[in-house]
Amino acid sequence: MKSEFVLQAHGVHKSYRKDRIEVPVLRGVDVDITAGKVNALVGRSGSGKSTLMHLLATLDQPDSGEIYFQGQRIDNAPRARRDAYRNHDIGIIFQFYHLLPELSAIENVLAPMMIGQSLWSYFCNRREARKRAEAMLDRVGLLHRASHRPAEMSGGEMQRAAIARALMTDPTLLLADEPTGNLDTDTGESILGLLVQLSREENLTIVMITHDDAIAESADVCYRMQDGLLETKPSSLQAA
Ligand SMILES: Nc1ncnc2c1ncn2[C@@H]1O[C@H](COP(=O)(O)OP(=O)(O)OP(=O)(O)O)[C@@H](O)[C@H]1O
Repeated sequence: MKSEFVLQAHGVHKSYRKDRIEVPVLRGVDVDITAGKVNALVGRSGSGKSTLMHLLATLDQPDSGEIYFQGQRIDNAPRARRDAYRNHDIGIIFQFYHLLPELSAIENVLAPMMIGQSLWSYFCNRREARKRAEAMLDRVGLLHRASHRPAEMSGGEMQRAAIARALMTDPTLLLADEPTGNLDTDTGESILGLLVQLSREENLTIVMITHDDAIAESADVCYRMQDGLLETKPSSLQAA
């Protein structure tokens, strides 16, 4: 039987060293990310949320502890496996979108196809890739802005483009670091609504990092980061 937890961290420690002083950030974090649900990691600024997200994305490695994706150890997997995990199994969304300014929305959405496979196979499948990119832009309600560059889009539109890009490789898991943090309340709510809808309709697992309790309340499962540890925090949906 498949585990209900798609991503797990056990006893994760992480410190930074600055001017010979060690700054402990994560002090033995345990987390079980539930498959097909919106999982919020909430905590005040500086509590270590982004640090944990970087570890879950294998963008950095823990000092000690273990991270498992679908039951397989990922944090110390060979580099090729970690690259494949980042390029295919997960999609990442950032507060400031991280779109390439020279590229249009559709070219930004196509970018993972050019990184995740050889350029040769990308060009062989160029027509299919473009069709999929159009479908992903349509999925997030942005097809009408396909040819616009980031400077020609609103914040909400840029985040929609970033979500479409993250969906391009059909990931199992979406990691979102403060996805509404740079948006006004209404636009933030529409982006949050889109993420919840994607989770419900595509059975997509979402890990959403936020400092905002109200946003965390939209999640199915909620963890609170405090003093370098994560504790389960009841959310309204969990209680339901
Ligand atoms: N590369 C680094 N070198 C030294 N200290 C770091 C580094 N990155 C983060 N820190 C420190 O680690 C702590 C946690 O940072 P982190 O960015 O993970 O917090 P956060 O909860 O995501 O905060 P925010 O909500 O403000 O983004 C902070 O005290 C920060 O100053």
